[in-house]
Amino acid sequence: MVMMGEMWGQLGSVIASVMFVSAMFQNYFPYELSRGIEKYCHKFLSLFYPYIKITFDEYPSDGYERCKAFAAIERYLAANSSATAKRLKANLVKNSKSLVLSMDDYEEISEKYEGAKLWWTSKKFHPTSQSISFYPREDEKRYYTLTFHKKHRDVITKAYLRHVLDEGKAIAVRGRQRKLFTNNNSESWYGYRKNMWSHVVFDHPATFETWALDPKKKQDIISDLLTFSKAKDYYAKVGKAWKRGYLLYGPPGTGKSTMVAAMANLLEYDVYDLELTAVKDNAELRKLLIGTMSKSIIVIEDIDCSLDLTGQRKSKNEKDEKKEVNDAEDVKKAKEASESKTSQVTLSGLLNFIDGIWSACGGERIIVFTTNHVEKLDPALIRRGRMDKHIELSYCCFEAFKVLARNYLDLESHPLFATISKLLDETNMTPADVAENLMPKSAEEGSETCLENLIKALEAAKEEARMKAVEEEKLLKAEKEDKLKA
Ligand SMILES: Nc1ncnc2c1ncn2[C@@H]1O[C@H](COP(=O)(O)OP(=O)(O)OP(=O)(O)O)[C@@H](O)[C@H]1O
Ligand SMILES: [Mg+2]
Repeated sequence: MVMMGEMWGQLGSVIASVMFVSAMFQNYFPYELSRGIEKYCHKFLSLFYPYIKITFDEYPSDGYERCKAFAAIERYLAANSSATAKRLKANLVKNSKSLVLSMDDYEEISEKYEGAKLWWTSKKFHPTSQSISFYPREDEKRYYTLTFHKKHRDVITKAYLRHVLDEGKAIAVRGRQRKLFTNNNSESWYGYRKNMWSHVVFDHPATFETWALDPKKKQDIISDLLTFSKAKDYYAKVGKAWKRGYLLYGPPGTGKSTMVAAMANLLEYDVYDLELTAVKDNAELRKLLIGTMSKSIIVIEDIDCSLDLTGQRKSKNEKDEKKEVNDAEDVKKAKEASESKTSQVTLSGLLNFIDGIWSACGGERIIVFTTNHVEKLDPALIRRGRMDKHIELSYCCFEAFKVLARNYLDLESHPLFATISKLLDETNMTPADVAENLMPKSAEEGSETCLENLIKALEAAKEEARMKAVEEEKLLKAEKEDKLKA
């Protein structure tokens, strides 16, 4: 029995070698001849040969998209072949920091899985078409073949292939470069859907460790995010699309955008920064949503300034109030919004985007709105279920300051901390301003000077607030006197 097995094994490898050589020589012999040899070998083999062969093409005959199974096998073999294959290809990936070795073309490796021996071979062929292409490798078709004894059919086709595909997918997730996308104007949406979004490598250094916030609040946010990312089965059980909405609100410079970056880094998600004013209408908005991938955060910044989403629901007085934007930051944002193209995205379009029937496509997605004025948003837009978690980011507290002091000055404690704690209780300063004051302005500035700078800035802010309050009181008093006189 063993002898028979060996004989078949030897015959198998002889014939496999003939096929391998024919594949090698197809670059030199006419294509018809080499394919002919292979065809007759196959016929001959099928009479006696107890081995099964499965082919995985890089591109399926009926599609343009690269086959996902091929890509997963490629990654699996790259990770598992470098110890056994004799000829390897080297590739630089991930910002050219790491070298990845993978099986070279026409190389063969063998592997054992639950007692079953199997062989992987990587091959390629060039179709005879003489067409001229601008893409140098476009006509090259690569494929992998998997060979194993027919007695292992079940274990290979059921368990082993599942294992290879899962492992290939996991390697992709571990090694992928995350991306930051922004939506293109619809005039450039020609051809394939890839033109809807442009991307750069997402490389933001913000993390929850460096993000300054009250530790209890921070821990609550982290566990909410981690619970969400592991809750696929739970969402399926309760019949909800696997997505979660976050509303981040608070004054400018309190860390809303920084928090989005920290969220993406924690969950290893991509970020889609959706510029609503560049979206023409609701249909475009839906297409953009379908064009996003899972494991991503879709963020709409300054939602109150993006569009007049509240128009139909608000009374005229409220609209007039809305126009009275006296905060310098608001004036800038409102101006930017009005300068951009007029968009016909409506509130109902946006509501559908968040939790309409299409929102379930893809799964594992977080939608984040940021705003400086939560009170201006339509309640329908931010009700629970749409924006599940409302997080207020406010002025810097002492706990948040300690995180910043650790980040910027490597300080855990200092005698000046007590003064700073008192001043932070008495006045409002954003984490952005605190961080700016803590940054050394020259190489000579030590941590004590930076803390003193912060104290000066806090005292100045306190004095400014006091003066403002006095002014307001004066105005009120004058108004009252005017009324009395009238
Ligand atoms: N909580 C924080 N922890 C650490 N750094 C912060 C924090 N808040 C702000 N910063 C720093 O201040 C800068 C501005 O913060 P960020 O852009 O996140 O504010 P924002 O709330 O999004 O402001 P806006 O409302 O104007 O968009 C960032 O570069 C960041 O380094
Ligand atoms: Mg921001």
